[in-house]
Amino acid sequence: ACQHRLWSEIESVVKQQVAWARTGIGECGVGWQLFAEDGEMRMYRREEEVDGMAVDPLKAVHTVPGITGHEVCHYFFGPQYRYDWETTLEQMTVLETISEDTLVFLQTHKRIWPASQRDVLFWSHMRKLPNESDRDGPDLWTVVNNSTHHPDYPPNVGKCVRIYLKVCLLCQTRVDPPKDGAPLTRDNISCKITYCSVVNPGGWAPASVLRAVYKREYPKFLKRFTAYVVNQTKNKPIMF
Ligand SMILES: CCCc1ccc(-c2ccc(S(=O)(=O)CCO)cc2)cc1[C@H]1C[C@H]1c1ccccn1
Repeated sequence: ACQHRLWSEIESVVKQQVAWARTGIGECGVGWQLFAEDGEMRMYRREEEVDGMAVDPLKAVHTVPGITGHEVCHYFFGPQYRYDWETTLEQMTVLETISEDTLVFLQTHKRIWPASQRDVLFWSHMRKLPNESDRDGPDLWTVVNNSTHHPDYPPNVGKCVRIYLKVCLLCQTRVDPPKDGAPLTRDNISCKITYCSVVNPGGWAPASVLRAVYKREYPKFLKRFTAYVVNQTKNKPIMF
């Protein structure tokens, strides 16, 4: 869908988000703090406010054995799976199918007391990226979610406050072939996942409440989502 109205925005946002996701936390600048750790998962955030609202950028890195980047992006992107792993989701609608790898979603998330309920409208694009560092290594896969507008769903009309987000899930598959030339199994693969997000809560919500929500919800989300992918793929052929 190269001629689609969103195509040029998608191209530039995907390039920008992938470059950001590839930047190691050490080169992301000052002020990043590790706020959650669980096994291989490390979650960092930086406290930032826009118009007095907390819009803390988040960057998480995780390594999960037994799955590929294509599989992680497939289950993250696919609307048919989202209610299975997105615990804060109340309602999800696909407003537009721009192409098989580009959808427009409208989602309402469960209300988090005392903040008012939120909704979010975003395009979601999945893409395979050439592995620049290792030409004959497996490709990278990414899903980028970016807030957008839709004429039929203007913000802040109903009960929900519209939030604005930019999310990038960047996945790099690692293959450690078995010594004896045996066929590849899920024991020989793992996936390095980088999840970046910036969420503007849209309307006023106490920074302390938002930060408590993010601190609780983000680690839960990444753990639950990756466990879901492991469980969905364990008895299926490997999707590279
Ligand atoms: C006041 C802010 C409320 C709020 C708005 C939005 C989101 C949110 C939306 C989308 C995405 S995603 O990565 O694009 C996956 C598709 O759903 C992640 C997070 C989360 C929260 C809050 C509910 C909390 C939360 C935080 C982190 C993960 C899940 N839920």
